Amino acid sequence: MAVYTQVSAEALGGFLERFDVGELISAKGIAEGVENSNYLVDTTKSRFILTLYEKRVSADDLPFFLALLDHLADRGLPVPPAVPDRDGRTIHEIEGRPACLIQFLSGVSVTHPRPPQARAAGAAMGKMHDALRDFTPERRNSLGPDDWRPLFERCGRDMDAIQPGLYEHVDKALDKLLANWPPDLPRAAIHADLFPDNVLMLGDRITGLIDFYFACTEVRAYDLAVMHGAWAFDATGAHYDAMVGQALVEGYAANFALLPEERSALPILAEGAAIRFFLTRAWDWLNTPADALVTRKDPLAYLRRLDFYAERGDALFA
Ligand SMILES: Nc1ncnc2c1ncn2[C@@H]1O[C@H](COP(=O)(O)OP(=O)(O)O)[C@@H](O)[C@H]1O
Ligand SMILES: N[C@@H](CCOP(=O)(O)O)C(=O)O
Repeated sequence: MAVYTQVSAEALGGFLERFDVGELISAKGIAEGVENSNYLVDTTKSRFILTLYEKRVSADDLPFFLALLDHLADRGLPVPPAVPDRDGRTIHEIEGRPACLIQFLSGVSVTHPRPPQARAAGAAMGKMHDALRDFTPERRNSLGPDDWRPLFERCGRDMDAIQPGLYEHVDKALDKLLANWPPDLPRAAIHADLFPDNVLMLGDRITGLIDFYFACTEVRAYDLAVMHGAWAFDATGAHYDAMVGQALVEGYAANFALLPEERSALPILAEGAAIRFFLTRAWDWLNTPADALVTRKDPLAYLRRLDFYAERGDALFA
């Protein structure tokens, strides 16, 4: 469960008075997610998500994320913009944390995506990339290739407590990856974390793309590589579903031109995406307090993806 900060009824009531959203009916902490505190808030007028920004989200980056959401919403993408208060302000503070009131979107996230759902999700990313062609604000990827080795070193030899020999294994993989990282693919604003839990669906239809709080300016095809790793494997990372992987890339390419050089770089980009999520999960595994109300995610599930892409990546995206 991810509720890092408890919001009192008094603080929430006072907060909502700034908005024209009706009277508070109820507020419940949301179990899903690991980065921020989220509450489902019902008022006499509507339903909202209250997000308090916690671990890796800097308040300084919120204007970028909210501008991105507005840009996509203006172009008809199913994303949830922040709700402005009576003075037009969207960024607030509650219980000492930066916070936004976000539009609620219907739908559920799938746990075991089927190929038609993966196709729809890939298509949604293609449409999103198309809509972001003229989005000009920039944000450095704080979890990009330049940050992987420093984060790895911060985890240090403690990594071997997760699995013996892990430090050496990842050290070698990082060396290989950074030496082969493609230098000059097209860059753009990307989501950077479009996992199944960040896509809301009803049946095979996409109803929401959420959680843009890792969005950044990065190699555009890296976004598709992140998505491939997140969608086309089971939760353990041990089983790859080729039909899902293929449907995802086809859905994307049907909506946004995937350049030949981007397609041929997908194996190494997918290795990079696997190491990025391995590293944040490993860090969280080693540093989450025992009493935190959050379910830690297994880093080894991303080590298995990393090894899979290193062995078989070249055959996957042809
Ligand atoms: N705009 C929204 N509409 C509906 N549900 C949402 C919305 N934003 C978040 N949620 C729900 O809250 C959960 C956690 O949100 P998320 O942004 O993924 O949190 P975190 O940033 O902590 O990972 C999601 O899995 C979803 O169930
Ligand atoms: N998707 C990441 C963790 C980030 O959590 P999210 O709930 O914000 O997507 C992972 O699985 O490691």
